[in-house]
Amino acid sequence: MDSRFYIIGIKHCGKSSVGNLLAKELNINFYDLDDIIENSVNMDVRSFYKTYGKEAFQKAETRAIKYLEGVKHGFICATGGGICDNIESFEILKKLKNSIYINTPFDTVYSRIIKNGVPAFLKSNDPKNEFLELYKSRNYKYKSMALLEVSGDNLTPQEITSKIVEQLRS
Ligand SMILES: Nc1ncnc2c1ncn2[C@@H]1O[C@H](COP(=O)(O)OP(=O)(O)OP(=O)(O)O)[C@@H](O)[C@H]1O
Ligand SMILES: O=C(O)C1=C[C@@H](O)[C@@H](O)[C@H](O)C1
Ligand SMILES: [Mg+2]
Repeated sequence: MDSRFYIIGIKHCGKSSVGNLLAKELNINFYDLDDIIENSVNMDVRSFYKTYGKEAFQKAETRAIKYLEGVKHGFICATGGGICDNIESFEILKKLKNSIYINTPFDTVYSRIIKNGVPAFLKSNDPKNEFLELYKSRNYKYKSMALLEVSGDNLTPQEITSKIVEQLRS
């Protein structure tokens, strides 16, 4: 089994929670793409996105993906929710065919997100509808780049992790 997997899915679907558990289960390293970006730009991603905009953020994101291509050992990497809208990163991950999509219902993720305030990438005065449009358009992009898809509906991170391991081993 090639143990280099990217966890994809909309913001707060559970990528980091599941990614950490999956890495432990497979005994490999865990990376968070947003953390790699933060280290490279010396700023938290939210502030970087707000200050420099989408294009600069996506360039930094692709640099982080390319950095991981050079890593020789196995790993699990939780990506940012916007990776599917970054054409260059999307093409790289699509070719690698090792992305795992956590598909969590809209209402569940929206209520998790809004607890911490409106994220930087939602700009309108109707963030719920703006996020719904984003959710719908991203859903099919994640599906098109995924090696496998698991539902995150009403399951704990450990249950989702077990389902992924089961599918990877089948
Ligand atoms: N399966 C789950 N059941 C209940 N709560 C969850 C589940 N997965 C994640 N959460 C909660 O949702 C929030 C976001 O989780 P997490 O950071 O794992 O998501 P993420 O997809 O990595 O988010 P981001 O896109 O912002 O990096 C956290 O508060 C976490 O505890
Ligand atoms: O969903 C998104 O567009 C994003 C999610 C975050 O994790 C960051 O990667 C960034 O703020 C973009
Ligand atoms: Mg995360």
